[in-house]
Amino acid sequence: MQTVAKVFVISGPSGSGKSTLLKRLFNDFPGTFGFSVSHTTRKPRPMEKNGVDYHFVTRDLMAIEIERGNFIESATFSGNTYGTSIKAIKDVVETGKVCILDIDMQGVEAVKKTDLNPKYIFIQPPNYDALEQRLRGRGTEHEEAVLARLMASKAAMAHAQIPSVYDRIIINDDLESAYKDLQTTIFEQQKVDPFTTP
Ligand SMILES: Nc1ncnc2c1ncn2[C@@H]1O[C@H](COP(=O)(O)OP(=O)(O)OP(=O)(O)O)[C@@H](O)[C@H]1O
Repeated sequence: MQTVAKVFVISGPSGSGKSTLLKRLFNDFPGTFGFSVSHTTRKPRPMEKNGVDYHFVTRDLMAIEIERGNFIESATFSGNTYGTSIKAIKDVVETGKVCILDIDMQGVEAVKKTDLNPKYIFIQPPNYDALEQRLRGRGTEHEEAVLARLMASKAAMAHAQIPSVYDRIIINDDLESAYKDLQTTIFEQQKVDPFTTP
């Protein structure tokens, strides 16, 4: 099935269901989609392969590349910098796969300054309470992190309401409907010709 773009940006508050929906999409259409390989300044762990798990680079190289504007996002956690380069996204497309970028609103704005020309999709929770319930229900964050995510969700939701930021806003209330909506947004729809269709 043909997709409407070669790159899709998927954004939305933490807990809105991006990973859940994307996992399903990757499973249902094996070999169609790919994530870009991130860069990191941390040392590889045993079994990790350069260019597969991460592009392992030095701090100096990473700093230069970020300075040159070759990254759409980067962040430092416990002394190590991680980031997504524009080239890593193009590499996915060159292998014939459709690149899916799961990024925050700063990343979205950075992508808009590139020549990647993606479609922008926002995954929106049905409401704030449901988001809170899902974040707590997932049980992967401690209280402080849950509160920080809920706080950040307000800015992401406001940003998504600005016209022309996103091509499509998908409300993830019922998972089945949201997943159907995602597929309709991503895949080219067959046009029915009323003159040839019986
Ligand atoms: N439609 C839905 N109805 C109920 N629960 C859902 C729905 N979609 C996702 N969830 C649940 O909500 C939680 C958060 O979903 P998920 O981890 O996919 O969010 P996310 O947007 O990827 O978050 P993060 O940005 O933090 O990775 C998970 O426990 C998931 O099972």
